[in-house]
Amino acid sequence: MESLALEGFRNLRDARYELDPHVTVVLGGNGAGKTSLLEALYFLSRARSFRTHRLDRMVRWGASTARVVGRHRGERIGAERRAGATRLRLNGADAPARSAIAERLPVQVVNAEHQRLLLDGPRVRRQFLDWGTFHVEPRYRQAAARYDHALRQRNAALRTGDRRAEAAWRPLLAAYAEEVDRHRADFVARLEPLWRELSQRWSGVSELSLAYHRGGGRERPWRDLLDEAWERDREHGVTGQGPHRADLHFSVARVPARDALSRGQQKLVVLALLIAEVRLWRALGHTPLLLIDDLAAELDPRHLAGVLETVTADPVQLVLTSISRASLPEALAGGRWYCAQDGALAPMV
Ligand SMILES: Nc1ncnc2c1ncn2[C@@H]1O[C@H](COP(=O)(O)OP(=O)(O)OP(=O)(O)O)[C@@H](O)[C@H]1O
Repeated sequence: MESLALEGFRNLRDARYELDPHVTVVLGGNGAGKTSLLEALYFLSRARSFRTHRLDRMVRWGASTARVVGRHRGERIGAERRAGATRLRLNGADAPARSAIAERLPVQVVNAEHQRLLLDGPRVRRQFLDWGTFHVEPRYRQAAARYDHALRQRNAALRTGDRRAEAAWRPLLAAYAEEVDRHRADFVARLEPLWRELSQRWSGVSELSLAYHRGGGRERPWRDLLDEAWERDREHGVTGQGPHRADLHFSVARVPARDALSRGQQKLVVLALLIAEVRLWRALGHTPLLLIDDLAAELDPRHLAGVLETVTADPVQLVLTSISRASLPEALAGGRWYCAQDGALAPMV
């Protein structure tokens, strides 16, 4: 992404900033607006925030609209939040779909929250699977939407005891489950070696493994599993197995990673997953944007240097924030630097 124009976004001044094609560093004290800048870039790509579900919070207090416009590979991408609604723009017109922007500008954010991927329940890992798989296989989005629809319909039929409707939806649900499962398994199979290499290098732990659990009995057709579980599903009034119960399991010599690793190692293992995903997108021809928020607060200097050396050696566009220059390694000496203060970014020389 070449440049970013902001208007009414949190405490950030209305201004336009150039981004370095490789590394942009934003330094600033607490409350300067560093995270808000990364949030603006994320909002542009995903039409969401990584901080809040209440997107109106992004609108500057007292203003009516928050707007972010980016120039990316010769295109103009815009995202706007106003009166409870989000509007996405592409080259001067409304964007045909959210996915049209997300596809053009895959974004990855690394912040203090990223460990949740390991520690929280499976929902966050399924979200990770969904985004990752979508960027690897665009047809996945439609497959996942069809599956969700069929699941809702079948669950409604199970709840109301409508046997005919259930019998009609069951084979469809099974067919869509196969499709969703295949795309996700393919994504994880591509991601796993990239992740393993990085996580071993950074954490120093061997015997790490990452496994995709598909949400039901192994290697069996979904049709058979659904047929077998039918009585139980009828009793519970809900579909008990399927890709909606899928998960990713991290382990070290068969022990769950959350029990086997230190907190810092857990961070490195999850970080490796996020960076591996960026590498995979890149290998598939995307131009991802990597946002790293104050990683110096998360890792010790040696590990921070190791991670940033690897990340900056990749041909990926990075925007990184930090409270102080001293905590950043030499690997970042090049690139474009800004100093953030009271929501304004001043170029540093
Ligand atoms: N909608 C808003 N309008 C105006 N200011 C806001 C809005 N939302 C948050 N702020 C303020 O913006 C400031 C910048 O917050 P931000 O989280 O970007 O800072 P930061 O530089 O990342 O700080 P830290 O290093 O402490 O994480 C904060 O003082 C916050 O109170």
